[in-house]
Amino acid sequence: MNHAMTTTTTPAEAAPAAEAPLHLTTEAPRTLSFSDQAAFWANLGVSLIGFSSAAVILIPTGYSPLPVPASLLALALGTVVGMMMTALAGVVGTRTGAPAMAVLRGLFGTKLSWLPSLANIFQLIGWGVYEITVIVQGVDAMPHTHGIPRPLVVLAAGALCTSMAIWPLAVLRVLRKYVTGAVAVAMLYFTVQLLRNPIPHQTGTSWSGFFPAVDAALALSVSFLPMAADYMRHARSSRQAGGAAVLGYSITQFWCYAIGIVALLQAPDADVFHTMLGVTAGWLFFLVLVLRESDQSFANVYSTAMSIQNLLPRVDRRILAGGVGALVTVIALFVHDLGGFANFLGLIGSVFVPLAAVLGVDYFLGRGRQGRWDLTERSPARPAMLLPWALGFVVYQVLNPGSVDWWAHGWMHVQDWLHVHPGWWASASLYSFAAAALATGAIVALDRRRTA
Ligand SMILES: O=c1cc[nH]c(=O)[nH]1
Repeated sequence: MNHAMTTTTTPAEAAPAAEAPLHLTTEAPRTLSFSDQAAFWANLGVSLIGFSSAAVILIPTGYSPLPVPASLLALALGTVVGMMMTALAGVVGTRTGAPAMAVLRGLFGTKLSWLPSLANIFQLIGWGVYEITVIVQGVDAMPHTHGIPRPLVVLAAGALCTSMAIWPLAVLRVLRKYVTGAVAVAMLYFTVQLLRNPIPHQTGTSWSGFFPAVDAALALSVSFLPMAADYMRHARSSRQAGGAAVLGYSITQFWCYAIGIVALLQAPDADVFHTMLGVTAGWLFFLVLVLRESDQSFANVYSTAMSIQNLLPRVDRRILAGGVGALVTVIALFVHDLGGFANFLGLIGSVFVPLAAVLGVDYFLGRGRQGRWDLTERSPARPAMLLPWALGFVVYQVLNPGSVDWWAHGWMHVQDWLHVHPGWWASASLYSFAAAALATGAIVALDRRRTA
């Protein structure tokens, strides 16, 4: 297999405090332990977004509320399966040593890998802006910081996440040593405080929205797919990297959304931040969660820089991260609206779920397994691999077109034309993954026959 993106440091030489290489052409140091990675993923799984958007799991758009056991089951299933897809893509980074978008050179060829890289740059800038806006909302909700001018908070959050993106591996070590414990204590505190109050009896529930809820939870886990390898390439073994990601992230995402679901049931009309801040000394533990939101912002900025490096391999990643951080901060100064989150999730799921399938099948069963993946700058185009990805996207959209009117109506015509009308059985994620995996399997089989 040709992994010749690399030229200098070898894993054996890397000092424990080594930083991520500055250029794409330098080999990644393998310094992250299981606990570094589990702590990082556990931090990504906790999010203020999780508390405030638990409704996408409890009351899937267009469906009746789920009974609590159904929503918890959907949450667990979607979280774990989505994270397994993310880990599958990340592990390819561990094995090849390449960041997430450079991995796609093996699948699509270098020039074609620019297509998902550009899409990823776009969506990660979106996430970066979103996360800064979430931090601003968190700060604004707290009594002691309410009233600080918004631009000041945006600039502080932007400066923090940009600085973190300059020293990514050092940040991961700091998260493990100092942040994860504090976050766990805060989560435990809110869990105990909320559960001291009764959970009201639900009425008008139904399981009909079970799979759309699975899709929503899965889409959140899988939203980290296009950045996983940026961190997992620094792991010492694939098993360790995959295990740390699935375990760390699944536990905390489940926990975080479960707290959000309880808060929503107890005060359906209240802002969940205010419910949390309403408990004794809630502001102190809430502050911990607001500060830790910066790790998601940092990951978005760093991974955007790494995606740009797939296009500009010789530009110092610190310059790229500085530019991306500044851009995200400036946009966040003007963006206030966080609406459309559920639809954004659907779009993300429909793009990345089939991509995980195509990548996994081709790497583990196809050309990757045969040692024929080429990650160099001259890696030839493989346009055929776009087909199973596109098929998976279509299957997802047919089964779960979201609720943006013009877009959903278009897909409803396709549903009529195909005589496919999604019911309770329709998990867009699982069918999309299966369709893309089977189609890739067919291409792999044809390729083998041709080259035999
Ligand atoms: O900030 C976030 C949150 C979810 N997924 C991302 O890629 N970024």
